[in-house]
Parts: sequence; C-alpha cells; structure tokens
Amino acid sequence: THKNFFLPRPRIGYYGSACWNVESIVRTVVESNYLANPANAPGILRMHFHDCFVQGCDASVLLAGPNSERTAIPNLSLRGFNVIEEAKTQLEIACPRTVSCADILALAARDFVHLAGGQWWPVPLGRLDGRVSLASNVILPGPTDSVAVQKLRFAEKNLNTQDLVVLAAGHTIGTAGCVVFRDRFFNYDNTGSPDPTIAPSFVPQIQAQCPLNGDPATRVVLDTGSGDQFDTSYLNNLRNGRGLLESDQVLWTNPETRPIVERLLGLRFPFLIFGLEFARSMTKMSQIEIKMGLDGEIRRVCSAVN
Ligand code: HEM
Ligand SMILES: [Ca+2]
Ligand SMILES: [Ca+2]
Repeated sequence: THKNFFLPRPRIGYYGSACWNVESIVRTVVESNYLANPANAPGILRMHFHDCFVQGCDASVLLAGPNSERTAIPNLSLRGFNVIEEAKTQLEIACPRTVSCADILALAARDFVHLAGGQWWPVPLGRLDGRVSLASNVILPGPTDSVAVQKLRFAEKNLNTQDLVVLAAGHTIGTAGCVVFRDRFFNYDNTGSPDPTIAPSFVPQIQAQCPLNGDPATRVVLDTGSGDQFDTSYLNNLRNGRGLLESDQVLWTNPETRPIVERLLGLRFPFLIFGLEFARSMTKMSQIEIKMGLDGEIRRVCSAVN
C-alpha cells in the first residue's frame, strides 16, 4: 500500500563518519568471543530471532528486569548477552551514543554465522532501540508446533514459507535442552512410543543422551554430526528422519515445506543455494518492524533504557 512508501528503512553505511569503524569493532568482539566459546554463535543467532519476532528488531530482548522479555520461558536459555554488552561498551568509547543495541545484535548474528562457516551478507543499519520489553508480548513458534502454526507465526511477520524453512535451518548450529524434545523420543503424544517419523537408529542415540531420569537441562546438538558448522547438514538430517525437534522434522513430512528442503539440498529443480537464501531471509527477518525517527532511542547500555 502507499503507506509502505513512507516506512523508514535501514540502509547500508547508515552510520558513515559518525562511527566509521562500527562493523570492525563488532567483528573483533565477535571473533574473540567465538574463539573463547563457539556456543556464542548459536546463542546470538537465536537471540536476534527472538528479538525481531517480538516488537521488531529493537533489542527489546536485551532489556533486563522483572517481567521483561528475558524472563519469558523461551528466553531463559538465551546466551551471549555479554557479547553484545562488550561490543556496546567499546562502541560507546569509539562513538558515544551513536550505535543502537539492535544494530549491534544484527551485525553480531551475521558475523557469528560467517565465522561458523556460513554465508556473509551486508546488514542495513539504522535500527533504534525500543523502550518496552514485556514477557507477556513473547509469542514465538514452539518446538512441537505444526507447520501450519509455524507458517502463521512467520506470516504475522511478513515472512513466507520459504523464509520459514530457510531460517529454521539456522538450527544447523547450536543445541537444545532435553526437556524440549525428550517426550518425542520416549512417549510421543502419550502413545507410549517414540514419534514414528524419527529414524529408528536415531531413537536410541537420543534416548542415551537424554535418559528419562537424566538432567532435563542436558544439551544435545540440533544438527547431529555438525552442531558447530553452518552448513546444509541440518536439512540432510531432516531428510533422514534425524531432526531433533518435532518442529524441525515436520518441515520434511509436510508436503508444502518438503519441496523447499529438497530444492535447498539440490534434489529438486529449481535449485536453491542455502547460503544465499539464508542471507536473503535473514535480511528480511532483521528488518521486521524496525523503529526509526522518534520511535526509539540509542541506549547507553543494552540491558536498560536510558
Ligand atoms: C521455526 C520455528 C522455530 C522453533 C519452533 C524453534 C525452536 C527452538 C528451540 C526449542 C530451541 C532449543 C532451545 C533450548 O532448549 O535452549 C532452539 C534453539 C535454537 N534456535 Fe530455534 N526455533 C525456530 C526458529 C529459529 C530461527 C528462525 C532461528 C534463527 C534464524 C533459530 C535459531 C536457533 C538457534 C541458533 C538455536 C540454538 C541456540 C543455542 O545453542 O544456544 N531458530 N530453537
Ligand atoms: Ca524486539
Ligand atoms: Ca551444521
């Protein structure tokens, strides 16, 4: 509609001489934190997703305090807040009150994906930080959601079915806690048996890592065999019935999403190149409901409003 014409949009090179080295400062902080702990890569990628899906990409997820988004169940296992705060501290020295936490998070997610072996892409900048963060606003797709529900969550953010499949493949890195998927491997939907869509050999493998009497916080890689490489292995695992979450595996069983997985794997024409599509869909996701103009602020610290 005509209204979209006036929506402010972030752009490449937004900070210009106001903070000419913003990208290299973020990159350096990301590199040192990746070396210190590669788990920061999935941590920050997921944090960026959880930020953008709730009140837009405005760093609302970073605000601390009672009833903030951080206290909502899906956000309790977020990690890497220290990385964003470290970059912010350095940027406040180099270019005070200039670079938003929302932009830092978008850049850091891109840099971590690249360091983990994924595609690099340019990130338009100019997001402002939001002033509101409420746990009650946190509505995210869940690990037992059907494709229909996942599609709905993404459509609400103007992301299509291909974006859903491509972005879910962000699960090519990182881990999930046993509590999130254990039922699926022991007692799926109270059937007393595992989910029949799981590859038979995969069942005992996960059962051994997440025994019923074990610690529900134990973490298991989402992409078996390639948990720290940003590659297409996750998609191949779906094809082989080795998706960890139900929300992952249904992307293969569903007749609408499966052809997208096949195209990304080069099994069906027209082929899609995962790295390029991931960059494209991330560029869309990282511009959800951006605040510019009078809508927000540049925080001094990322955990609190000014
Ligand atoms: C499509 C719907 C999605 C669902 C249902 C979903 C669900 C989940 C769940 C349940 C976990 C495990 C959390 C835990 O146990 O700590 C997880 C982890 C993760 N998710 Fe998603 N997710 C979705 C989409 C995405 C998207 C779009 C991205 C990013 C592009 C993403 C990136 C990640 C990453 C990187 C991890 C690993 C986090 C870590 O190791 O710290 N997810 N997701
Ligand atoms: Ca947000
Ligand atoms: Ca992988």
